[in-house]
This record gives sequence, C-alpha cells and structure tokens, in this order.
Amino acid sequence: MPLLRNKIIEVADVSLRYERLPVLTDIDLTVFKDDFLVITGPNGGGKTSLLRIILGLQLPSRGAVHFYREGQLAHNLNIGYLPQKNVIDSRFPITVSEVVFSGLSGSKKIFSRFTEKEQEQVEKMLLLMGLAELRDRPIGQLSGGQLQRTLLGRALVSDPEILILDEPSSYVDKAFETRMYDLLGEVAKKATILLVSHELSRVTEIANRVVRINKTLEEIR
Ligand SMILES: Nc1ncnc2c1ncn2[C@@H]1O[C@H](COP(=O)(O)OP(=O)(O)OP(=O)(O)O)[C@@H](O)[C@H]1O
Repeated sequence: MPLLRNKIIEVADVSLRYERLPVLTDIDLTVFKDDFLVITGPNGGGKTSLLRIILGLQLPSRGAVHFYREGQLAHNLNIGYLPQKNVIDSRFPITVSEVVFSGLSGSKKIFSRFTEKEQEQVEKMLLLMGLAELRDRPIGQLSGGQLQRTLLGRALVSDPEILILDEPSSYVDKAFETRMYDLLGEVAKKATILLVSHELSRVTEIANRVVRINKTLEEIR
C-alpha cells in the first residue's frame, strides 16, 4: 500500500543551471524509507548534481529538498555519502583508519578521544571492508579499489539512516563488488539507499526502484 509508506526525502520541483546551461529540469522525486533506489542515466545527465543537491552541497536554482522522520519534517538526517572516487584528494596526509573515523558524527580531531564504542565501530568497519591490515597506511598509497573501500567504510561507520553512493563499483574488483552488493542488501534492511550506477547489472536485482536522469527524471521501475 504505497500511501502508508514512510516518506523520507522529497525533492520538489528542483531545477539546476550552471551559468545558463540547464543541468536538471523540474525534478520531483519522493524517496521512501524502505527504498533502495538506483539512479541511472548517461554521462553528464545530472546524477551527481542531484545527489549533491540532496546532500545540501549544491543549492538548486529552483525548488527544494525536504527530509522527514516518522512523518514529520526533519532538519537533518544522518546521511552517509560515498562520493565518486575522483573527487577525493588522495595527497591529503591521512590514514585509512583516520578516514573511517572521520565518518563518525561530530568527528573529533584527536582520535584517542573517541569512545570505546566508536573505536569498536571503526574496528568492525575496517574488518568488514577488508582493510584491517591497511589501517595505518596513508590514503595516497592505496589502490583505487582500496580507497573506494575506505570511503565506503567512512560512509557506513555511523550507521546512517540514508546511504548515498555515487558509482560505488567503479574501482573495486569483481570479488569485492559481489561482497559489496551483499553488504548493501543487508544495509538496505535498516537504511534508505540511493545509488548512482551507469550499468544496470546486479544492483538492479536488489533495488526496488530505478530512475533515469537525463536533465529530467523518468521512473523506470
Ligand atoms: N561546477 C560545475 N560548473 C559547471 N558545470 C558543471 C559543474 N558541475 C557539473 N557540471 C555540468 O553539469 C552536467 C551534469 O553533471 P553531473 O556530474 O551531475 O552528471 P552525471 O550524470 O553525474 O555524469 P557522470 O555519469 O559523467 O558522472 C554536466 O554537463 C557537467 O559538465
């Protein structure tokens, strides 16, 4: 019964222009708490721009994004974000475990001040991502897939209500990709997932909705 589903994000009449160029036009999208939503579409279609608007990292030229918790407007929700790998400056002198720690809300500068529970959460995430042995390695010395897994650990460590992933499988190998999709299937039982993907392979099997964005939005499934 769709009417009883719990709305969590509402994108209302959103348009975006860069200079005069329209990137997104009249986007309306309601995301429900139990959604695993895949966003697909061509290069330059506006997928990342829409994610950035939802995250509040980019202001739309028109329209708004609203969040809800149990039917009430909410100012902010706990959102985990895995950006496209190429937006991370891997020259930044920070280690794998520090990146994962930075995903904890209100991340503190001195790591010894994290509570025991927080340290356990990070430990669990390092193991889950297969990164335990790389914990002290600076991120500049990681492969693309290892960095992607580190960033996925950061996105997941705080147990977010919404998980937003931009092309999560771009750099990971087939073995980790399969594990990642199994993991996302598990995460989806508790959290809302929005995932951008060019290819509609395995991920569409675990998603319940697929939309395509090419300036405008079309519900595919
Ligand atoms: N900061 C910016 N200034 C100007 N134009 C931009 C900027 N960021 C993105 N664009 C343009 O907006 C359009 C949409 O980009 P966006 O990254 O949202 O697309 P995408 O669907 O995520 O693409 P891809 O699949 O290639 O990652 C593109 O034409 C891009 O060149």
